[in-house]
Amino acid sequence: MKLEVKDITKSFGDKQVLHGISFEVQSGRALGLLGRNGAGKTTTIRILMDVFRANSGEVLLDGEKFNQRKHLIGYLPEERGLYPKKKVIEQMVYLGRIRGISKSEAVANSKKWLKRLGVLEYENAKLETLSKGNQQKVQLASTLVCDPDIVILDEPFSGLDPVNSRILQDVVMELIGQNKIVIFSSHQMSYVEEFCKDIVIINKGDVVLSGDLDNIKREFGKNQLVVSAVDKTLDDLENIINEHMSDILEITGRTKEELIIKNVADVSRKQILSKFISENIEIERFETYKPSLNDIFVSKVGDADEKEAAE
Ligand SMILES: Nc1ncnc2c1ncn2[C@@H]1O[C@H](COP(=O)(O)OP(=O)(O)OP(=O)(O)O)[C@@H](O)[C@H]1O
Repeated sequence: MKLEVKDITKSFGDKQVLHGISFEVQSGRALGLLGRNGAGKTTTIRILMDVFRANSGEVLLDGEKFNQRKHLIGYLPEERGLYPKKKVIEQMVYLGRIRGISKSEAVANSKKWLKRLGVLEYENAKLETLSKGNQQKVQLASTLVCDPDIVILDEPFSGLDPVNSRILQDVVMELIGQNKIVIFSSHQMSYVEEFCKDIVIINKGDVVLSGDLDNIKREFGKNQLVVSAVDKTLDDLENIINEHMSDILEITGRTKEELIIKNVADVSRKQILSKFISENIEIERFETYKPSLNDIFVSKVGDADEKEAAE
């Protein structure tokens, strides 16, 4: 299956918040939907879910107009929507029923997912009596109660400790392995890197980057190296490069322990190394720059002044 979002625009009053968003999600390849606060992720998801109507553009499933009522969709919204005073199993069965599965199937699925997420013992408890993390797991179990083909998870890891995060990671991997369409929105880049083959980064209502994450990383790291010296601070190394090597190298950033440099003259690595040696620099690290998703995200959507403030 392929879900396509095509040129979606959306305004609230005279404020346009989506300026023509396009991306696609393939089943079995989770998509990470990323962006800073207020970028337009939730609005995009709500349009996908038919909670909001777009001003223009369309959503297609396998080339046909996507009819949300004809498909089983599991949506874990950012603002969790269960009733605090109701018993866990009662509301899960209710949710399963309104999504079209039989009562017996809803009971069996509820128990299956509560067990899988380690919260079956609370099936008859009122939701509000559970800890925050356990409530979160019940929310996720409720999202999956109808065994959906399309799963949309908005910040699913918030409030979970590392052990519970691991359980949830296994569940997400399982859903992807079952060839479901999975859209995963999170500010926690390490999880996105773990699950998502594709990403889309939205900034102020526009897509600023999308595609296969491995390719994006390769492209982003192209012609870039990380370097450090045994006997020089990063500031010293930066000065030497700027003063004596700027014809071939440009400094593009730094990590905690290395400078990130770009080979701007397309010279060989051997030539770069010789240049360092001729400048009397004893190299400690000299290797291909492998950007993290976090590096890519900050470079795409971090404002220059904020980046400076963070340094
Ligand atoms: N119902 C609404 N009425 C008016 N403005 C809205 C409405 N919903 C969202 N917006 C505005 O649309 C913009 C995008 O919001 P949205 O919730 O989609 O961002 P987001 O990327 O999900 O952010 P976050 O990461 O903080 O959840 C924001 O400026 C927000 O104030």
